[in-house]
Amino acid sequence: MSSPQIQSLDRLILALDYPTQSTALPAVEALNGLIYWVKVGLELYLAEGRSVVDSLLQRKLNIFLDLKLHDIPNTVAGAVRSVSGLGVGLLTLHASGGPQMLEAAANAAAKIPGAPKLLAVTVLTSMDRSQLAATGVTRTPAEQVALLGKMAIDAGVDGLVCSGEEIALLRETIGDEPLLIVPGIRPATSEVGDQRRVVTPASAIRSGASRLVVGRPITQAPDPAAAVRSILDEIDSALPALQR
Ligand SMILES: O=c1ccn([C@@H]2O[C@H](COP(=O)(O)O)[C@@H](O)[C@H]2O)c(=O)[nH]1
Repeated sequence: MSSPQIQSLDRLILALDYPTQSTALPAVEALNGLIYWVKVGLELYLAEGRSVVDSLLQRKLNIFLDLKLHDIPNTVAGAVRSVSGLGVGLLTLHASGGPQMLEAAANAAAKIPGAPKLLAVTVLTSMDRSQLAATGVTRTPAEQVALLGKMAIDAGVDGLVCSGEEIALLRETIGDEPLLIVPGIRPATSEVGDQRRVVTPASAIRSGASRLVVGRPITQAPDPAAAVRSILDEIDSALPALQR
């Protein structure tokens, strides 16, 4: 295996789905030099709050805070202001909160130097057509992602969270600039688990993903460092030659 290239390191986000700092930090330390970005989600943030963010920043990691905000516009704008002092690079909110909520969040972030980039979650990668129908949405996941994605970008967010299946479709409508952050990534040999719309790392990169979010295929692998190296190699080989 070759040594990881900076371009592929910047394309991978490790999902730190752990219950405590004392379990998450050793996992990160074991991958020292192989990971530039980590994602702190609800499980870890609700348990540890700002302290885990500070610990990860001390280790010179870039942080994606995946709080998936979803509330009335005034409340979400306030939450964006509260998060803006933390030093995280990316923050999520649900596109289904609607254009007014997204605009209020984008306006709040625009007024704060160093605020995180805002990513609207379109349709969770754990949802397939029948799960979506159970919520009253009769469109296919791809149609719903296209609708919510365009609406969210028009409302002023910096990017979207989508599955690998919708990247090409979204790039056709929103262009190359917005960030497309893609969870539901499964290397060919990994278990799918609760995810429904999954693609391999290479497929997501070739379709135009900005960054990939990977959790269990790394954290539950028998050798997490080897799993990361293999994903980085796959990313590297899928990147256009000029970006390697
Ligand atoms: O649509 C979404 C939005 C967020 N996620 C998050 O990504 C990781 C994926 O973890 P895996 O273990 O690789 O499945 C997880 O933290 C989710 O909360 C998502 O999966 N889908």
